[in-house]
Amino acid sequence: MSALASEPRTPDTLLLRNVRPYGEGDPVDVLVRHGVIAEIGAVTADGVETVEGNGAVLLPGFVDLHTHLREPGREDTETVETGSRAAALGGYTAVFAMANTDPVADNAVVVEHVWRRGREVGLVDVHPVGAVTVGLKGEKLAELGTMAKSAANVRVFSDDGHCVHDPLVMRRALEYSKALDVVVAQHAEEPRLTVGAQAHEGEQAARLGLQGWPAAAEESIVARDCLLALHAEARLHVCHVSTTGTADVLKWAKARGTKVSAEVTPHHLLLTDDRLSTYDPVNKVNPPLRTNADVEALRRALAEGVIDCVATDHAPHAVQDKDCEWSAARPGMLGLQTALSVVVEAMVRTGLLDWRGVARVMSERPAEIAGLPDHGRPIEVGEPANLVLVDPDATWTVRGAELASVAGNTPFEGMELPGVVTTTLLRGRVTAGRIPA
Ligand SMILES: NC(=O)N[C@@H](CC(=O)O)C(=O)O
Ligand SMILES: [Zn+2]
Ligand SMILES: [Zn+2]
Repeated sequence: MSALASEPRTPDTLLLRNVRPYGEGDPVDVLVRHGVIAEIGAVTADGVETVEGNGAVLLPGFVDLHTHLREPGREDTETVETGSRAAALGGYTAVFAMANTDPVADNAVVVEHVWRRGREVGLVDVHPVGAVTVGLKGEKLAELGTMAKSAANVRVFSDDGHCVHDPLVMRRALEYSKALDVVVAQHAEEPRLTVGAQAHEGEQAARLGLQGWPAAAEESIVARDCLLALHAEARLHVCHVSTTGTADVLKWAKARGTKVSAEVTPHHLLLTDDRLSTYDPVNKVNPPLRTNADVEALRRALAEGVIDCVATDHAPHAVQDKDCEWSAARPGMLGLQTALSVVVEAMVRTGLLDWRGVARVMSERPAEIAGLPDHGRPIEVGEPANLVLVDPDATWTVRGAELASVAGNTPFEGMELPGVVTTTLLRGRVTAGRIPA
């Protein structure tokens, strides 16, 4: 695939020296020419711009199926530009920008704007997600076909932030999505069960006097949607899975042949509702942080492939929307720059995933689910150079103020996490890390 006209000039040739594809075997050199992997092995190339890998792990660039970039409408919290920078620094080469902007991305004009801004910035491929229903109201289907056929080539539709709760509307959306060969990503939350909900329904919420968000509000919608998708022979993607019961439903649905895929967020793999005792709204998120048993079940489900991939649900919020009383605060947390490190902490250090597994859940599966032909590809000669280098032994301390996002609402503030993204390449061009001399 050729470089876009708006991208800065890419050096024709770049050498990654001493890198370990998938963290396996002895270090090799990888020569990238015209945005494509040209050679792998002991490469002798003089006078070529070189990135010294020092034995770092080389993976396919990450793909995030669930990012909130807040443009248009809340540029005070994130823009396509700042979010793209955060994504590149996090090792991402493609992100899917959710539709709950202002105006909502429920038409060709808005999705084309987001897509064009992404191209202009050029740090990561920004794919707009189209809304399923007009204004995210859950009543009338948006013009899915027009968005799919627009210049933005929308392939994922979601009312994320809201659940498409009317079963008739969801059924129609699945039927249309099948005809268009796109995927509907559902924010699974039965609204009648979460009126006023503030925290996972359980002991902790009871102790803190916060109204509960029951696991069944998620699980009942996932079960219903799996059946709707099965009968419609359509594809369904489940956003931010957060409970043991949802993992069980997915396992059952997949065994029956349902074309369902699912994502889990880094925060649901690492954090529990224990953190709520301080009443710090940085921990407020939808779906809520659950219990330790849920965290363990989610990790297992991801390792086994019952949950297909990790998606950040990167949700920037302004200080005034977070530094307030718990019930008034908006749900959501930053994720793009911390995702890899949290996955290393929760999945690699625990022995649940090796680096091949990380490539699968952060790059290959999300690219397949969204139908991206140039991302999540094998590290082989002739493949596009969408790549990330990770120093597996280094650690870093998270500081919200130092992240590239406009907002700083990270729940990992002050935590020392393993795994540092040192270089990201988009079609052979360095989008994060030191530009080689
Ligand atoms: N996850 C969140 O808590 N918030 C998201 C919406 C969403 O993903 O449901 C947001 O847009 O802020
Ligand atoms: Zn959501
Ligand atoms: Zn979201």
